[in-house]
Amino acid sequence: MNISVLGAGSWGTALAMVLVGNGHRTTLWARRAGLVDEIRTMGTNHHYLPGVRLPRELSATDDAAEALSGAEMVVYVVPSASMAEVVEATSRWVPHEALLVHAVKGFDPATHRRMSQVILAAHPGAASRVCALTGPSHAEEVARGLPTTLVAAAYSRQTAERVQDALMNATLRVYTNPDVVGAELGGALKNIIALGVGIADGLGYGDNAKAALMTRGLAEISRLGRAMGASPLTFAGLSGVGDLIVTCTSRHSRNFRAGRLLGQGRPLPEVLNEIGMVVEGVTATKAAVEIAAEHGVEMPISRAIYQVLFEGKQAEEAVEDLMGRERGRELEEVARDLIPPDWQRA
Ligand SMILES: NC(=O)C1=CN([C@@H]2O[C@H](COP(=O)(O)OP(=O)(O)OC[C@H]3O[C@@H](n4cnc5c(N)ncnc54)[C@H](O)[C@@H]3O)[C@@H](O)[C@H]2O)C=CC1
Ligand SMILES: O=C(CO)COP(=O)(O)O
Repeated sequence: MNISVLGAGSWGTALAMVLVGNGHRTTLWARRAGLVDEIRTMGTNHHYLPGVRLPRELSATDDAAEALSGAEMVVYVVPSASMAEVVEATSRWVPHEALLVHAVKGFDPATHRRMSQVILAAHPGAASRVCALTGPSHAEEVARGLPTTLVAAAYSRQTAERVQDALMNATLRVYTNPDVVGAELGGALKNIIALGVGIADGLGYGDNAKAALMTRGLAEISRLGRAMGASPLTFAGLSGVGDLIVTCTSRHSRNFRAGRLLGQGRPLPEVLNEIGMVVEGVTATKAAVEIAAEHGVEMPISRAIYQVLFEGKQAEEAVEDLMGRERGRELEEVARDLIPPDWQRA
């Protein structure tokens, strides 16, 4: 297959390596000519994937028209805040029948659109060719061929299976899923919880607090997901709890690391500068709080992280507030019919 990967950060580069390794003619588009030079002459992408050697067969260009010429599959891998700009700026060069895959975890900050919706806004009528590629997958490990699983979520089974075929190999196992909304929400919202788990770590809290944040975080992700039409079961899968686990526990996670620095008392601009790559949870927190309000859904953990990030609230105080909330009922909020009659409230 001819494949064009748009975005040469850590994940775009790692995915391009997989596609080349699977025998596809793959072109990686980078915005900066300097990075294209480095990839062509040195065979590295030092800033985003230090210590990794790129395959010789990988083509790189800073010319989007050239990258997209003859593409049968386009893979968008830029930060969510840049997606609308990149999708719109490149749309005229995208061949008519190309599959439109994205591997981006976030929302458009201005419109709150999910990433497949951003693609469809520039490519109306292409819903059957759109696919969200998501799941627990740090680029640093995929680039080294360590065993990984992904999810290809698409409205069309054929599209999901074509993406699955393009990526599957001995160390990368791809599952299909028809629930595009759930898969996209799981990927975007877990970054917020990873920030929270990082903050807890930076504050010196223990493993109990982290487990609580992950579990109750998944509960609020699922609550919003259901209100937005996702299947609750998707959140129990790789793009839900799977990605939540890896992002909240991996040393590679930019969101977890950013959270830890925040928990240690460092200001947000300094933290983002130190990480030096996209920290999607920051923009996702803002979007999620606004989307939750639009749907009338409670997301107390995301709201607390919002207050720490954007309203100057001390992290300890945010934790005290979370612990002091009204008493909760774990099962009742998920399914009332699981509750014995003598537990039911009037
Ligand atoms: N790094 C990882 O392990 C994984 C990342 N992702 C997702 O992939 C998406 C991209 O993340 P990374 O590659 O990790 O980010 P990164 O920070 O490593 O790289 C982002 C790349 O996008 C480029 N970029 C930014 N704005 C652009 C624009 N307007 N036009 C063209 N290029 C632009 C940057 O120059 C950089 O090369 C994010 O949504 C992230 O959540 C998903 C799974 C794994
Ligand atoms: O989505 C990811 C892993 O699946 C990457 O997470 P970070 O952006 O926190 O590094």
